[in-house]
Amino acid sequence: MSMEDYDFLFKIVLIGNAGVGKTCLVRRFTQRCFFQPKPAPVEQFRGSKLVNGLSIALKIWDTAGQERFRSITQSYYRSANALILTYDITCEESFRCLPEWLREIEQYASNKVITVLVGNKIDLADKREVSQQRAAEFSEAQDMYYLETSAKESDNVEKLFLDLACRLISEARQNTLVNNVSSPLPGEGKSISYLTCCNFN
Ligand SMILES: Nc1nc2c(ncn2[C@@H]2O[C@H](COP(=O)(O)OP(=O)(O)OP(=O)(O)O)[C@@H](O)[C@H]2O)c(=O)[nH]1
Repeated sequence: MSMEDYDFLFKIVLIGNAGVGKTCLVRRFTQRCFFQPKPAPVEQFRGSKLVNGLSIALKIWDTAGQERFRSITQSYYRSANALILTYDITCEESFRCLPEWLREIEQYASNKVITVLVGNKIDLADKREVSQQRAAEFSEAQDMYYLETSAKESDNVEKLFLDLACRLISEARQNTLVNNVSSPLPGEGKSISYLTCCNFN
């Protein structure tokens, strides 16, 4: 299945503080590996997937969390169908910054965007600073889907992207998604191709 031959095209952007593991989450999902990434303001990954019998093209933008890149990364919010807002469960500061990220989303993203809250690095359980309950309460108050992951151990990473794809399909069918098919975003990416099926609960 090529990128040109799809039933739906979805654009997903990862945001969150520097060092929370955004790049590692994307690499784990797209390349099934975990390694020390090199810093870049924005990196694009493209690929296609079969989800519940539908061919889904995904464009995933991994943005840098550092303050100095913010003006570049903000331009990627506008046409995103979904935002993966990531924090590090071992870093209280990355959780405390979430309201700041939500303000950015409100300012720069479409009001139809789907936002998922992700607490990454659950393999470091003994260093946990943000409890699951606190994060669940926060996500519920903000009406966000919430999941904890480990890019290192591959826990819930596939589930994160596939659940999101299923949710995007459902919203697209109801015509409530950001219509971004023709929106011009910069950046050539790495092409990937993979095939999996999923069910969204
Ligand atoms: N133990 C553990 N370490 C992780 C995990 N995910 C990422 N890391 C480590 O956290 C550090 C930062 O990971 P990145 O993926 O570069 O984080 P980022 O959010 O993309 O950072 P910026 O690009 O600076 O915004 C790296 O040293 C990773 O190896 C994880 O699930 N578990």
